[in-house]
Amino acid sequence: MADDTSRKRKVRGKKITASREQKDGRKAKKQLARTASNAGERNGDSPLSDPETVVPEPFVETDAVRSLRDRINGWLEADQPVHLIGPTGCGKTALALSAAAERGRPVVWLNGDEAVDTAALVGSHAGGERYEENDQFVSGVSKKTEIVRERWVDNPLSVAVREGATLVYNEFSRSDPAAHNVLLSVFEEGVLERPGKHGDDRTIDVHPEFRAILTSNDVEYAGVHEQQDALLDRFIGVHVDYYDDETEREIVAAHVDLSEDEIATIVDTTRALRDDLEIVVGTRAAITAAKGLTVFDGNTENDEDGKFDDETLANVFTDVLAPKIAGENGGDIDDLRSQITETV
Ligand SMILES: Nc1ncnc2c1ncn2[C@@H]1O[C@H](COP(=O)(O)OP(=O)(O)OP(=O)(O)O)[C@@H](O)[C@H]1O
Repeated sequence: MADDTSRKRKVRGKKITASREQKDGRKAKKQLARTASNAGERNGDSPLSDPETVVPEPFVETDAVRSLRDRINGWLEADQPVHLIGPTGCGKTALALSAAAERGRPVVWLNGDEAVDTAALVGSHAGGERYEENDQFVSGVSKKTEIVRERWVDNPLSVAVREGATLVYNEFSRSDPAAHNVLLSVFEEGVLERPGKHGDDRTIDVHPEFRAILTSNDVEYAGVHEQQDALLDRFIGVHVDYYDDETEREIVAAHVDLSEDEIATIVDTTRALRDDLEIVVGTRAAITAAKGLTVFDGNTENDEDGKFDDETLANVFTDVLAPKIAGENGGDIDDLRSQITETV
């Protein structure tokens, strides 16, 4: 019988553990990212998650959100992988997870980065596995033989195609395009080949319920790694942008405890800055600014008309957006502050 270590399996991902109790979607996302970077560190985990546990909390559903999600799920139903492309912080990840959950199949999460190679997708050998065979064929004679066998560990793509899961591959375009060669035969021929694995089970037949949703930042998509055309050709591309102001207000309101007027001021400012500034001002920036304003606007609680002091508003947005400027010289931040003050 296999000894104890042989039963432990190492996998690159682990379960998505975001729970309903988590107040902030960002927390869930961070946790998901950690999940992927925990590659191979944990034993006995499967990267499969229950669909009910993957949607970040809070998650707001407006007509705009539902319509996009229906579009994604429609294409998945038509057995087409979907590539969500859009600016930073517009809600791609939350949307992808919500669409994945909607399918009701297990979800496998994968985070793209430079370190993702073919082995990280499909699996690899993970050292030897020791067996002891007790041969008592001849009565009264006991012969023990130790056998060492190479242990193979499947990674998220292998698990997802075998189990018919929905693969959510976040920041897909950050990974090296060469790692994605294995995806071609998955989508084209319904077969996953596991290079490095020998014998009959070198390939896995893709489960009929396997689907994939990929997300990419629109700037990185064009700029970081050019993914091969043959692969991109097989995806449906859904370009997403920032939501309408009503939806953005509802999203921000779901994350912080502020009045309707205050939320409206924050979202209006965010949208004006989005138009005026050259840097990306996402919905995440609006949520972060709202969180800051609950602390820095001293009058928030007694403020009858729900107006923030302009200077506080400008300061908070400057801090929120400051990481986006290179900051090569002090002038950049001053420029940013004065542009924001002007808009406010
Ligand atoms: N429908 C929604 N309901 C509630 N919060 C949402 C919703 N959509 C997005 N958010 C929030 O907006 C922020 C940005 O969303 P998300 O992380 O999904 O964007 P993204 O486009 O994937 O960003 P990035 O490109 O940086 O990965 C997060 O804090 C997320 O919780």
